[in-house]
Amino acid sequence: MPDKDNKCTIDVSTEGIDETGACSSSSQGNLLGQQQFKLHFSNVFYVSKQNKTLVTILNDICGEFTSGRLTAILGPSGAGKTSILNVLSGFKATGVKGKFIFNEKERHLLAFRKASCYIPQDFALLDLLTVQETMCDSVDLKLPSETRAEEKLKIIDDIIQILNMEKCRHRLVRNLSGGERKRLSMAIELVTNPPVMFFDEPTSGLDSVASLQIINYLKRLALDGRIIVCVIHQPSSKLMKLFDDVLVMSRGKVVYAGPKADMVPTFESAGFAFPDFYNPADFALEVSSEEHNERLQDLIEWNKKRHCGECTILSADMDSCVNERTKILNILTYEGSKLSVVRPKAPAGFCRQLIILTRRSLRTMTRNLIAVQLRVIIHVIVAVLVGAVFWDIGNDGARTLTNISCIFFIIMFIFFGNAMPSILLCPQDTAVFTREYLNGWYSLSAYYASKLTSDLPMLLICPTLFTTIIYIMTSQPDVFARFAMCWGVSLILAIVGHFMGLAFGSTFDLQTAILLVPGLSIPFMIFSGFFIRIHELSAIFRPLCDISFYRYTMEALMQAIYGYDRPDLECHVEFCYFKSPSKLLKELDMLGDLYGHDVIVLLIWILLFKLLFFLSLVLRIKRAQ
Ligand SMILES: Nc1ncnc2c1ncn2[C@@H]1O[C@H](COP(=O)(O)OP(=O)(O)OP(=O)(O)O)[C@@H](O)[C@H]1O
Repeated sequence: MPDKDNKCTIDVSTEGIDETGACSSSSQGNLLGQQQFKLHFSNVFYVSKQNKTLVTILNDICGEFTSGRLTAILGPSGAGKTSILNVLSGFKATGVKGKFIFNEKERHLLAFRKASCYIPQDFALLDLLTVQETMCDSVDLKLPSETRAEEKLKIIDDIIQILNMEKCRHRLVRNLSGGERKRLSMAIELVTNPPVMFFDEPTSGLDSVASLQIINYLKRLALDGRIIVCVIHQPSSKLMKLFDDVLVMSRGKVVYAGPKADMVPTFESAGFAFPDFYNPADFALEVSSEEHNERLQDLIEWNKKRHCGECTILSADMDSCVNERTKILNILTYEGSKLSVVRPKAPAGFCRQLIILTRRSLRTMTRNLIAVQLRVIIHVIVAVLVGAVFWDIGNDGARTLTNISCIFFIIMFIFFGNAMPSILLCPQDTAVFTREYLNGWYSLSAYYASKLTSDLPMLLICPTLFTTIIYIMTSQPDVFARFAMCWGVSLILAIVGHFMGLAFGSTFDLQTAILLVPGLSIPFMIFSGFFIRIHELSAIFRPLCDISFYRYTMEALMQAIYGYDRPDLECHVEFCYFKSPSKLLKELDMLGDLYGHDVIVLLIWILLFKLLFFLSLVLRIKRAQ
């Protein structure tokens, strides 16, 4: 055990400066050239608010990662492994305090995010793209726009070859095995060849052979000169052999951070007995699971002195080595280096991002049964059914009220037919957005604009088919202007439904959103003017009537069909009470040329839901950070 009172008396000879790679001239480096990287962190705290109380998740942690080495983060469940990865990678910045030094300079959060990548356990991917398409989009979004097509293809080929994914190159992501998905997530991030990579449990859910394969890939990435840090749960002895360094966590504190070879001797020197033929990872887990153990506390304190002290692991007699290393690192800092073949992320401009994202959305949409085929088919089938049920009633003065029921049904169907699919498609979409946005692939405005443009075709096709079929089959007025007015309103209503679905779907989880959208919108149907006339409502409910978008849609459709001096309807029975359209409108409190006003109110609703959708994306990013 080192001397507790002296920050700088750690015996580095046992660690070996060569073994850590700190002073060696990067014999392992090739992909990243001769460049050396080091991430040092000290006195890092991470607190989060839970039920109005602050919870300390990471408590004064210190450590260091160097390039060319594969580091495992070990510890019992809830020790803070994922949290440390989130904090070190810069994905969590709120509630974080501490010192982060990257290549001897204060870590600049945005620059560091560009130079690094974080691959979470549940790496969100778009299921309906192939491996090749996913890679192409990643290359298009992440590399500078002037990169030539052949160059991009070469990068993709190289990565696919390195990760042994040739045989599944043209397979849809949803058909990939767990191991292939993990490799694809690595492949996507390797596009920019980042010098620092963080992985959260890359082997979870994989069998021992696939796990070994993945860790072998990580080892290869480390040997290319990268810092590779990965959280791993109970690695086998065989897996453990591949790691160079370990960081052991216990209840938000670091018990040990350093070369793997020194972990067991360090624990032994603190008084923990290492059983014969035991897996060092299991030993680390047992040591870090100890509760209120003084020896464990000693280890934590020792690690702090080792890494949080000014001279960290380097002793005074290594001064010349330190100076030499500092010189090298100062010359080769990530941002300034021209020597490195690291391909820094250079997101495309707004227009290019918009084109790539729209193309990707349209591609996934056309392959999505719910989004396209089923939605169109259902709209057509229901339209034909409604047309058959309400056949030829449009000009029948004796069946005016039945025609109004038909109009109300159209409103309900168009609204829910567009709101519900938008909610259902939200979870995967927004998970991918959050990951890609936080990795700096594109701007929020580009994603937002792409959502507006890529969904337009469906918002155009479905209401158009639905309205046209019903309009013709039910013999509504044979006047093009009236048809155009009905079509316009149904289009606007579809967009209202779509944005309400997106706003709620991206703010809440799927179940809550599915309950909230009908739960909040159905009550407003009462105020549409269909069930109860507006003048019959008590004054308390009038404001609700004023904000009900169903009311404005109903009113606009009634105006389109019965307003604007439509002549009397045909009457084939003795007496038709609502033979006169103006009498009908008067009865329903919908008299006057209200169409333009109704459309304006509906457009305001669209703007409101669009704004809510935008805010929900901002909120999502804030929450993720
Ligand atoms: N945002 C948060 N608010 C409150 N507590 C949190 C938050 N995030 C994590 N924690 C708590 O901090 C502790 C560490 O969580 P973390 O997910 O980092 O653990 P872990 O070591 O990765 O666990 P596992 O191995 O089970 O995934 C846990 O007790 C967790 O409940």
